[in-house]
Amino acid sequence: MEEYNFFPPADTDLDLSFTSTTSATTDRTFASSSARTSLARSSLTLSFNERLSTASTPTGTSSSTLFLRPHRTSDPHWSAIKAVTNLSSDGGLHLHHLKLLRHLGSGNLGRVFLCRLRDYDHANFALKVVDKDLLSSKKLSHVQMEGEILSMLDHPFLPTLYARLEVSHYTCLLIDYCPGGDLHSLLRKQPGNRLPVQAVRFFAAEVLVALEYLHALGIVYRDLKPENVLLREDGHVMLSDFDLCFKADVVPTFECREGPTKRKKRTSCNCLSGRRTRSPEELIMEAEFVAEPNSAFSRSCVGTHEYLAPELVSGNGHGNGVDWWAFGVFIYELLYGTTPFKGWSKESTLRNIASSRNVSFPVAEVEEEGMADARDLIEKLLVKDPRTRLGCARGATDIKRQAFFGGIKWPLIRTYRPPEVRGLTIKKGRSHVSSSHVMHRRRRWWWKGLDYVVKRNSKGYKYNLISNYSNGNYYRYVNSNKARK
Ligand SMILES: Nc1ncnc2c1ncn2[C@@H]1O[C@H](COP(=O)(O)OP(=O)(O)OP(=O)(O)O)[C@@H](O)[C@H]1O
Repeated sequence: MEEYNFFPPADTDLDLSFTSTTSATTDRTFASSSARTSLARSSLTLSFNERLSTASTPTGTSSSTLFLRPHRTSDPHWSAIKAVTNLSSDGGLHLHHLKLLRHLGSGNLGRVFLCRLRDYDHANFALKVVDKDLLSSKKLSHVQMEGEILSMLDHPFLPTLYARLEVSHYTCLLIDYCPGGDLHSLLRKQPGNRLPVQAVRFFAAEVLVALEYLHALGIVYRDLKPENVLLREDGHVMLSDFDLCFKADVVPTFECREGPTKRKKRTSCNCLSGRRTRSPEELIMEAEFVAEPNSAFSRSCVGTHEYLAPELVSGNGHGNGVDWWAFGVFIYELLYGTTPFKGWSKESTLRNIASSRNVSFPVAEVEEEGMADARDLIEKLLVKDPRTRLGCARGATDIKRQAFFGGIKWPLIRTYRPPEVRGLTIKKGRSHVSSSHVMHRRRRWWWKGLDYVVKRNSKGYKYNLISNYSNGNYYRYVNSNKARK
């Protein structure tokens, strides 16, 4: 429960000074040794005003500690930050540049606020504020880990760390704001607390791509659950909460796998020698990029009990496989509204996970299309032995190939339209609408031209990529793909 002594109206330009009591937001996450003991109503006073932030920012962010990201340089958030820091006397971003609007929530480590840059009303951010004086050394190491991981990320489904501010005994992380809430809340708004298969496929695919990226960096996430999947303004996902991650080495490899065997011969175009015929052997093996931290190893038992993998429960050490197990639980929860090994108590849940009992599914009289594929994927992910669990050896590469994700054009996933589900409002900011609208129109003309050329040059070929990309619509894509089967 939050109690504010003072909280200014959201749209005023006042400095914010308030006292709040933090409390646990959910009982799902725990660290093995310290089960949220310090969370019980720890009183915290923050004074975010000119005086404090300028007088006590010896380590305040300077321009060199802003986390510039190549993919985001044209993002309006960056433009706003650059404009502010250009005017700043020392070229840095300080707390007095930020206007706190409201409290978004509290977690294990600190509290999160919605904020804006003063004079830049279109750029909203989330500010995670951690009071280091209130944390144990173990939790401080989690804060450290979260900052470190965030500073490595540059991906559309992961938060961008715009700045890290060290002010007095506070660490403040400025990241993307997600106005859509989290997937857990969205799930609770659905009939039966479950999402339609198409929506699950969309969210699971985006989470998979985010996990793939984390694993390629050697990061094992360890806290996948719907609560940590936030929804951006455009309806796409953003994984949050990186304090339980651990880092390991990853050695990217090109691995060979069997390619299409049906086509015995195919004519391909070689720039130097013109047309040539590929031999059947060439078609059989395909090189695939795999970057999975499959030698990662940790002994610390962290996570959310319903999402813990058996090897985590047994405490004998675990690796990257815990994320793929959690991914199976995640898909199950989105489809069935509950987790697969949930018992009457935390202990019985953990016993169910550790037992030899395999995952079972509720029986439905009428089954939605795609449920059989979903069950097949879940069964392969919820294999108790990590050595034979899907994803553990070759990561997302193997998971993407499962029938449940059939038809998804992975490189285009960012352009898919999010599902229309109850409670998911997709806001379009003015700047976003205008620029994307223009881009969309330009792209449509471009694709139409290309579509015409391809149609002329290849008889009987299906043009689904082009026609569906121009729509940017995942559902149209999936449906036309089904029609082809
Ligand atoms: N970028 C964001 N945009 C919008 N809301 C956010 C953002 N980051 C966090 N929140 C909300 O703020 C609350 C606290 O988040 P925080 O990450 O500190 O803790 P948490 O998710 O509860 O996890 P934990 O306690 O395991 O650290 C959550 O309810 C979350 O939904």
